Amino acid sequence: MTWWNICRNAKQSTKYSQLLSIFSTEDYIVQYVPKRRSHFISTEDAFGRQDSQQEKPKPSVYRTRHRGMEVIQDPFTNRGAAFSWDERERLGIRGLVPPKVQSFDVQAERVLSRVDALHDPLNKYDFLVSLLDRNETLFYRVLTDHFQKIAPIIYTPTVGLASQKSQVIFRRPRGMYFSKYDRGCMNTMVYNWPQDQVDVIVVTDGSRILGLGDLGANGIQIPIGKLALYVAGGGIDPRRVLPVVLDVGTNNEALRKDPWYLGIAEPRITGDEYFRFVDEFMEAVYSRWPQVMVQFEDFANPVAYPLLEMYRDKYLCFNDDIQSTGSIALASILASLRVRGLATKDIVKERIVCMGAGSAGLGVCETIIQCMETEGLRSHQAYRQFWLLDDKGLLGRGRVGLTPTQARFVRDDLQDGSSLEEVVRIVKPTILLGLSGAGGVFTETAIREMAKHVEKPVIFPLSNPVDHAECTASQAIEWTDGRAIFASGSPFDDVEYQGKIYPINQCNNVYNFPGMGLAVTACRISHITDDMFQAAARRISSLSGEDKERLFLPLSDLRKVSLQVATAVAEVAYEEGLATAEPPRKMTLHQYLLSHMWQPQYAPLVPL
Ligand SMILES: NC(=O)C1=CN([C@@H]2O[C@H](COP(=O)(O)OP(=O)(O)OC[C@H]3O[C@@H](n4cnc5c(N)ncnc54)[C@H](O)[C@@H]3O)[C@@H](O)[C@H]2O)C=CC1
Ligand SMILES: CC(=O)C(=O)O
Ligand SMILES: [Mg+2]
Repeated sequence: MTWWNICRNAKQSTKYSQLLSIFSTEDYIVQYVPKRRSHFISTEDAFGRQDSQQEKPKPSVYRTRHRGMEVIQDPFTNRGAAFSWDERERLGIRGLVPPKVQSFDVQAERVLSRVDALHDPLNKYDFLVSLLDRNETLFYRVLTDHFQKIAPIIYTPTVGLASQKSQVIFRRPRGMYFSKYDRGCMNTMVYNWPQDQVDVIVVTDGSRILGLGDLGANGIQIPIGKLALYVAGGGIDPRRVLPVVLDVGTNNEALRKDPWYLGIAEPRITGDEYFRFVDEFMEAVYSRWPQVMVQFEDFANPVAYPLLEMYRDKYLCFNDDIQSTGSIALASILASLRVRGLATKDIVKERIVCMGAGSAGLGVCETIIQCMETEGLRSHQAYRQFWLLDDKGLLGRGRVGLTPTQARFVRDDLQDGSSLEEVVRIVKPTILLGLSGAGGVFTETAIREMAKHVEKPVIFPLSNPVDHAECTASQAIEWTDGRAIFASGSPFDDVEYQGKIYPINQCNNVYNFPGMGLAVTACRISHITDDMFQAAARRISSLSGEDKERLFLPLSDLRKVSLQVATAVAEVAYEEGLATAEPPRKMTLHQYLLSHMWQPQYAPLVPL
C-alpha cells in the first residue's frame, strides 16, 4: 500500500501518522545530537504585576544557538508550522516548514481533534507523548488548557496502562535510567544529562506502580507523567525536570520473560545492597545539582519509609505517596467537614477506617493525626480514632510482623483480621478510606452498614488506576441513597442518581506536588517539612468553588491551586527559616511565585 493510499483510508490514517511520528522521532536520536544548548532568558518585570492566573504573563524571548533544521528538531524550539516569518529569516528555516504560518490556537485545536479522533486510550497516550517529543510548548499548551480531558491520558488511569505496555510503545528514551550495572559510575553518568540546571527529579524503582505492582523499568512512565504535571500545574520549567528510574531488577516474572522488556531481567537486589545503590544515586545527583528537589515515587512499602527517614533531613526530598497523598487526603477530609456543616476542630471526633496499611494508607493516617494533634488531641488519643485493615484484615490484637509505623495503629480492643464488614458494624465510621490497591473491596454490605449510622458518609476509594478503586462513584452514591461525600484517586464522572447530579471529587496527590515544586524552586527552600504539607492541606481545603457541594476546586484549576499551595508552603518555609530567596520588595509572595511559573507560550525565538 502506498503512503497516499494509507492517507486516503480513514482507518489507516492513524497508522500513517504513527509511522510518520516514529520516523520523525526515533530518527532524530540517530541523526541529531545537539552540541550546543539553548539559553532561556527570563524578563522578571514581565510577570510581577500579574495577580491572577487568568492574566497570562507575556512570553520572554527565547535565545537559541540552533540554526536551520536544529531549531525544528529540538522540542523546546520547535513550533511546527507556527514559526513567524521573522523567525524563519532569523534562524535559517525559510523553506524548511510549510509556507502557511499557523497560529498557536489552530495548532492546539488540531491536536485536540486528533486526540478526540483516537478511540484507544493507549493510542491517545502515544500520540500525546510523541507530541511532547516534538513540540513541548504545544503539548503543554494543550495539557494546561484542557487539563480535565488530557490529564487522565498522560496520568492516571492511562499512564498505568502505558506502564504495563511500556516495552511495546517505546519510541525514544526520556529521562535517565540507573541500573544495577551502573554501580560505581553514577557520579559521572549524571553529567550525561544535557541540562546544567535541574529543579525537580521524580524517581521510582518501579516496585509498586499505582496499584499495579512491580513493573520494573517500565515504571519510568510514572515520573514522566508526574513531571508533565509539575510543568502544566506548577509552572516548573520543562527544561529543568528529570524523570528517573532506578533499575534494580524486577520480581515481575512475566516482564523478566518478555523479550521486549527494556529493563534488567533479573530479580531485584535487596537489603544493604539496595540501600547502597540508592545512596550512590542520591550522592551523584546532589553532587551535580545541589539544589534539586527529589520526589520519591511508587517505592514499595518495605523501602519507602526507610528511604524517607534516611534522606528527609539530609537532602531536599519527599515521598509523594506518603506525604503528598497524606496532605490531599487531609484536605479532602477538612473540606468534607465544611460540606457537612462542621468546623475544622471537629476532625478530632471523626472515626476513620482505612483499607490499606502500606505507604499511602499510613502516610494519610499519620498526616490526619498531626492535624488532630494541632486541634487538641494527645497523640495516643488521635491513634484511637483509626482502624486500619490490610490484606489480612484488621490490624488487631496479637498481630505480628508489622513495621513500627503500622504497629502504632494496632487495635488491642478488637480481633486481629476482622473483616471490613465486621469493623464497620462495630466502629460505625464516619470516614472510609481506600488505599489498598485492591479494586472493589468496599462491598455493598459494608457501605450500606456505614450509611445506617451516618448522615453523610465520607467515602474515599483512593487507589489507582480506576479499576483498582475500592468502589465506583455510582456504587457509593447508590448504596448510600445519594448521601455519600465521594472522592476517588482516579477520575470518575459526576453521577446521576434518581434524577439528581451528584458531584464527584478527585483526591489525588497531583493537587499537592506541583505547588510544592514551585515553592521550593522559587523560594530556594532547603528542606521539606510535615508542617508544609499540613499548611498545603488547609489551603487546598479552603479553595471551594461556586459549587459548594464540591470539596474544592476541580483539577482544571490546577494552576490556581498550585499557586495557593506554593504560597502556603513558602509561608511555612519562611517561618521555619528554611527559605533563602525572597520576593523583591514591591512584590507580594503570590506575585513572586506567579512570576516563576513557566507559561506554555511561544516566546519569540532570537539567535544567540
Ligand atoms: N489517590 C492518590 O493520590 C494516591 C493513591 N495511591 C494508591 O494507593 C494504593 C496503595 O499504595 P501504597 O500504600 O503505596 O501500596 P502498598 O503496597 O505500600 O500498600 C498496600 C496496602 O494495601 C493492603 N492490601 C492489599 N490488598 C488488600 C485487600 N484486598 N484488602 C485490604 N488491604 C489490602 C496491603 O496489605 C498493604 O497494606 C495504590 O493503588 C496507589 O495507586 C497511592 C498514592 C497516592
Ligand atoms: C497517585 C499516585 O501517586 C499513586 O497512585 O501512586
Ligand atoms: Mg504514586
